[in-house]
Amino acid sequence: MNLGVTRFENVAVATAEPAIAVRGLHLSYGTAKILHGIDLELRRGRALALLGPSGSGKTTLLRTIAGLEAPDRGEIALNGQIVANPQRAIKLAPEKRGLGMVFQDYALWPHMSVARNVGFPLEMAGMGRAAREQAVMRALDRVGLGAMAQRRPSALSGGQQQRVGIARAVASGAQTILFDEPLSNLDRELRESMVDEIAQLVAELGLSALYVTHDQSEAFSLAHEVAVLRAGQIAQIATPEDLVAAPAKPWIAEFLRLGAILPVTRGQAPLPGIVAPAGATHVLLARRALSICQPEEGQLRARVLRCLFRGDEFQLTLTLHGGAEIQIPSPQRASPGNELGLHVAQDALRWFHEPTT
Ligand SMILES: Nc1ncnc2c1ncn2[C@@H]1O[C@H](COP(=O)(O)OP(=O)(O)OP(=O)(O)O)[C@@H](O)[C@H]1O
Repeated sequence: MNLGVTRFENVAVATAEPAIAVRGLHLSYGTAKILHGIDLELRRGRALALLGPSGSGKTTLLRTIAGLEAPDRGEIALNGQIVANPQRAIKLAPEKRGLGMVFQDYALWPHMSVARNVGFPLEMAGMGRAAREQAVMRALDRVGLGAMAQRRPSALSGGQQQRVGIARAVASGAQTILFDEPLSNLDRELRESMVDEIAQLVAELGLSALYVTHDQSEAFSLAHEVAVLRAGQIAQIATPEDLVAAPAKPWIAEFLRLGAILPVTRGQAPLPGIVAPAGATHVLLARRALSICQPEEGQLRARVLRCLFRGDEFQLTLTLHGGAEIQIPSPQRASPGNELGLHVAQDALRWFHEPTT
């Protein structure tokens, strides 16, 4: 889909202030510390996903950036303008921050037309009718829905409803959009096609996007970079490829289901013929480091626990000697109980120097 919009990438953008800069952000609810010293940056025209388990503080961070929650300490700057800094008594109201928001399930009002859904926040902000109508039509045209302005949301497909949500977020002229788990209640197949569409739309409209999700495939498909949160702290910010190749902590590898984490005992790697680096406490036996072979040919033996047909391949759940489980794709069906060999690519092993937390 080409929406006829020039891509928002030029020299000025490359040198511009980041769309969002968060520095040393702390937030508590009563005595409960929710965010502890968050630092992150979203460059203009880029997409950053906040990924983390339930309760890690993703939504709270998003809401704090939006101005819906007030931090105890730290600073938030949008395009170089400081919008929150309690030490300096700076607190810009949410509607003055120039951000657009797309909520869970798009949060469209069913009794209003598509145009009214998009225009309602502008009406609330006091924009006059003529200017509003113009802004609404421009936003709907940008997302390719100009012809649907008078329909009710229920007369649109899921993908079109999503585009109405995005039109509403950009109608005020916002170039930075915060997405709060917009796809969390959809089934997997629909979610995958919607993720595709969001990624395309964000790129074509030249938006900067901060995207909250607990679904890693969503984060990986959408974002240039992923920030992994746990217990109110960012444990790692990296591109999806780097996260998979080099997770910073064993728990990140576990959370991303990259493979099996095996302990290194008394300097002995749990893999025959492989010497652990000095001080290593754990090794990630990543799926990408393994290939299936005959039992006598590999460095490891594994027993098939389950075999699921996934349409284009089988997914095997294997138990390794010692009890660790690992899931691995296979072009062939394998029967539960059978023994397989695993060849280990040593250069794809990831060693850790700390206990699993
Ligand atoms: N208004 C509130 N008052 C007190 N505690 C809150 C409030 N809102 C959130 N919390 C707590 O803050 C922590 C972080 O919540 P948050 O919703 O930001 O997590 P999340 O990572 O977005 O989780 P999820 O994926 O389940 O939405 C949780 O422990 C939650 O219980």
